[in-house]
Amino acid sequence: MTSTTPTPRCALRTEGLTKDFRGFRAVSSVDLEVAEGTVHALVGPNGAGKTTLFNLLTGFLKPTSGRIMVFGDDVTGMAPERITHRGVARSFQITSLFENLTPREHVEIALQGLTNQGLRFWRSEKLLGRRRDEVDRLLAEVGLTELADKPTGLMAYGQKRALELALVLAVEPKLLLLDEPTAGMGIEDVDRTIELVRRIAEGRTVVFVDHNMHVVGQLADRVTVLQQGSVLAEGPYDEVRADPRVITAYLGEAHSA
Ligand SMILES: Nc1ncnc2c1ncn2[C@@H]1O[C@H](COP(=O)(O)OP(=O)(O)OP(=O)(O)O)[C@@H](O)[C@H]1O
Repeated sequence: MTSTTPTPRCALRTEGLTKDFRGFRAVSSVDLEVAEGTVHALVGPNGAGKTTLFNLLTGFLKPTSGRIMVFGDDVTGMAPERITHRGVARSFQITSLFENLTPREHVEIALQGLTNQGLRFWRSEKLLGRRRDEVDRLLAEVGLTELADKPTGLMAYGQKRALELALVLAVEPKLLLLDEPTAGMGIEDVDRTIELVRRIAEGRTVVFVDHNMHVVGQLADRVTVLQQGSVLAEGPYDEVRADPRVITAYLGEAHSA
């Protein structure tokens, strides 16, 4: 049997990825495959190993064993900055913004950090103009144009999370790792964030962790369910949520309240 459909490139692939903390196996032989241009959700009960997996993928933790491939290149054991240079960026669960700075200033600082031009006073007007355009583009992408020059401390929680996404996008990631993008949000912010993630996923690959199954169902092309560090199930959302093992391990628990 022959097929003419080209196989999509793998943006991310792990093989037997394992992480032990002093004898405790937090991530256990995880084989993950995320096709380029797709949105992939990682779900699982508390302590399943999702954050540890993100830390391994971004170089914040070194694996005990196994391999990590990003766009076909082996990045296993690389430092976080080197992985970032390969187009991988990550958002965190916890907000880490400066209340007195404006969204524009946050994005300017993020862009300056990238180019190491921060303290040079002789930058040309042309460069500064290009930088201003880039800041405007990033703020527009996350819907913060109107709030660009207001102190961040005055913004609503959902708007702060949107600004964090702009900071992640500043590194021009090809692969975006989002750690609980809707954590702590009310329903309106959740729906707005779903739209935002959908928009920024265009032309990029997104892997996200979220406990909210509505968000997972709306966004994810495929879902991986982790339990006690291992992959329990993997597939399209409807398939995974109907899997009796998943219902018992996770969805049952989440929906039993
Ligand atoms: N630095 C560490 N040292 C020892 N154990 C750790 C460390 N980091 C995580 N663990 C353990 O590894 C397991 C997986 O934790 P992890 O934070 O990755 O889970 P998670 O799926 O992200 O959970 P949550 O949904 O609560 O964020 C947990 O049992 C946790 O206690």
